Amino acid sequence: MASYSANTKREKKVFDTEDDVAKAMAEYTFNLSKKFCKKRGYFTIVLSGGDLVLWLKKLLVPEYADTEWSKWHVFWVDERVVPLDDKDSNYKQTLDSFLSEVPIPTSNIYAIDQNCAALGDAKGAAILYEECIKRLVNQNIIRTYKSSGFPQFDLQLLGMGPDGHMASLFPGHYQIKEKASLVTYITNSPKLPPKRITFTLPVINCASYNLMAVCGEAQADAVAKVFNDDFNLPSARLSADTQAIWYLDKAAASELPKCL
Ligand SMILES: O=C1O[C@H](COP(=O)(O)O)[C@@H](O)[C@H](O)[C@H]1O
Repeated sequence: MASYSANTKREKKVFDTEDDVAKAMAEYTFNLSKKFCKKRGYFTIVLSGGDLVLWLKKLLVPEYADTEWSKWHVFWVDERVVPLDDKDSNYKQTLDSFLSEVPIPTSNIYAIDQNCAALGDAKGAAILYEECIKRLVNQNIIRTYKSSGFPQFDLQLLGMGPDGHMASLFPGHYQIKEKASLVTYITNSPKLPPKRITFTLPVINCASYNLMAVCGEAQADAVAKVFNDDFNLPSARLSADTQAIWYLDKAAASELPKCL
């Protein structure tokens, strides 16, 4: 595959509370769902694990009742390689809190391969997830970024850990440098569980819209480093084709210099 060059300016909005961030994230998602469903008949949305799983519940309010759920195709930017019914599975957590409440066809929800998950086979899970993405590109469900051949998702909802990791791209680990594959894996993640698969940085940055939602004081130092362009933090490398926007609550933004 050819290389990529998606690059937009990092934007941010600061909200008073975590609840406000979650509501704004839901509104952003709803508006993009409307736009892409109208334009292409599909909405390809990539989710993360972590706190975001609960914030998705804000999409379940009557205001968003006309969301065209049947047109959604749901992916994960990263996944823990544990059985799909394990409490640590991003898929299970999202299913329990949000996906089970909305009429998205089961066949449009792309969990990792269940055998690899059960066996803890991170490499196999990454290979099969990449094959799944390529198949959907061939079916024109996932678009491609310009002529690069890289998949281009409509929207990715991302989170950042206090160490500055996003997806399962951790500071000081080689996966952040992977440029050829779409999906890679890690077996010694500093955050448990240790086995995970993750989209690579080129795939993450080819998305049309990337929304990074971060709340809480624990992330304030990493947020300040990101906005100071400390590229040792994987999250500082986030961009997008159209918009890469950070939604922060006041606590997460508390160490940002006033001028930023
Ligand atoms: O382990 C993970 O952590 C990150 C960040 O989670 P958060 O709870 O600090 O928001 C998450 O984005 C990723 O998908 C998940 O696997």
